[in-house]
Amino acid sequence: MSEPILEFDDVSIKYRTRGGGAVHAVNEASFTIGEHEYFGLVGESGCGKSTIADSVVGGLDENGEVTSGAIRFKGTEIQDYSEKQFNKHIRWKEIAVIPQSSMNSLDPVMKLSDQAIEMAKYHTDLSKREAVDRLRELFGVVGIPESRIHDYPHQFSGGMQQRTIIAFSLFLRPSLIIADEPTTALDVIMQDQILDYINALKDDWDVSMLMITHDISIVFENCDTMAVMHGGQMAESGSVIDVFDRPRHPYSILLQNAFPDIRYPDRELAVIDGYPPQLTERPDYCTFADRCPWATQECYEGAPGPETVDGNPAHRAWCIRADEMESLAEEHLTASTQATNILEETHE
Ligand SMILES: Nc1ncnc2c1ncn2[C@@H]1O[C@H](COP(=O)(O)OP(=O)(O)OP(=O)(O)O)[C@@H](O)[C@H]1O
Repeated sequence: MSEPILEFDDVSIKYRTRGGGAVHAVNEASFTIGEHEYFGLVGESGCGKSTIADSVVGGLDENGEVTSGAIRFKGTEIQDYSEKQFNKHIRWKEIAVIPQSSMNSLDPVMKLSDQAIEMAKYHTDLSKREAVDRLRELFGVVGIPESRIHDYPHQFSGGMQQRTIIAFSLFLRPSLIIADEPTTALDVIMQDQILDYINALKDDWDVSMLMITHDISIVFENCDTMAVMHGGQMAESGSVIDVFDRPRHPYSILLQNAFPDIRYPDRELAVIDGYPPQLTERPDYCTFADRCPWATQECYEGAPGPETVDGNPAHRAWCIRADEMESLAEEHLTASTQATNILEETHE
């Protein structure tokens, strides 16, 4: 693997709630994103994806905190950074965020060229002219006519606003971009277009991507590596091909019928019967156990650690029965031949 850009090392994050309680949103999560790597994080609603994204840029809600583990960016631990340190060293400059809706990051009553000047003033020693020139160049990257740099955000359609955000995300030449459900608010045609622009950055910009989505086909089509999460815990991580072709966590296996298929491009994660537990206590058990057909008593007796799959250290499943899964879930796994074929077709 290339040099790590972002490492999550056994990270737990909780939110304090009124009355002294807590939500243990992320528990002992580990994954690594390498240089130039596009990494997809998928999982059902509420499993902790946005909490992970927020923690990387110091954007956790006031009541949230990283309680254990280390978040390393280019080898430096950042989990205890203050707001000021995140602003000075990390946000935009090193890690830029493409949010769900551009309205969260563009000032609707300020010309885009002025917003570029502001950004440059705060983070760089570029002159006003250089800042505007840089925005002009970046508008070219995302296919917006340069003449529009003096417009206000409200003069743009939703898709153009999202492209503008991509342009701004590149403004300070960050090493990592976090795209948190970047296309959810857009119609299908716009979604494809935005993903094409995000994908094109791979070739021309020296950038890694953390793409957060509930839509597994987006990961399939755009990412190199991925992790699946459920109920605040990791389920499985590895290359996209490994996780799709040789899933070894029961949750990934049961999601097989939701594997992306070029014939059904909009298909989302399958709904699996039952509900994830309320994480008001730190879970010292597998949070998928209640919904898992292969759960045993042991699954309730400790949170699962990562198991290496087929001797490949880059492919891990957080399941105590991972090495038995191929035979236990044989009937579900036979369908994976189809997934392999589809993967080959689309990656040709
Ligand atoms: N400020 C907060 N205070 C208390 N609980 C919170 C807070 N923010 C998030 N949570 C809880 O933390 C858990 C993880 O939420 P998070 O938003 O990270 O999940 P997610 O996977 O991104 O979900 P979605 O796809 O719906 O955005 C959920 O149970 C959520 O209700």
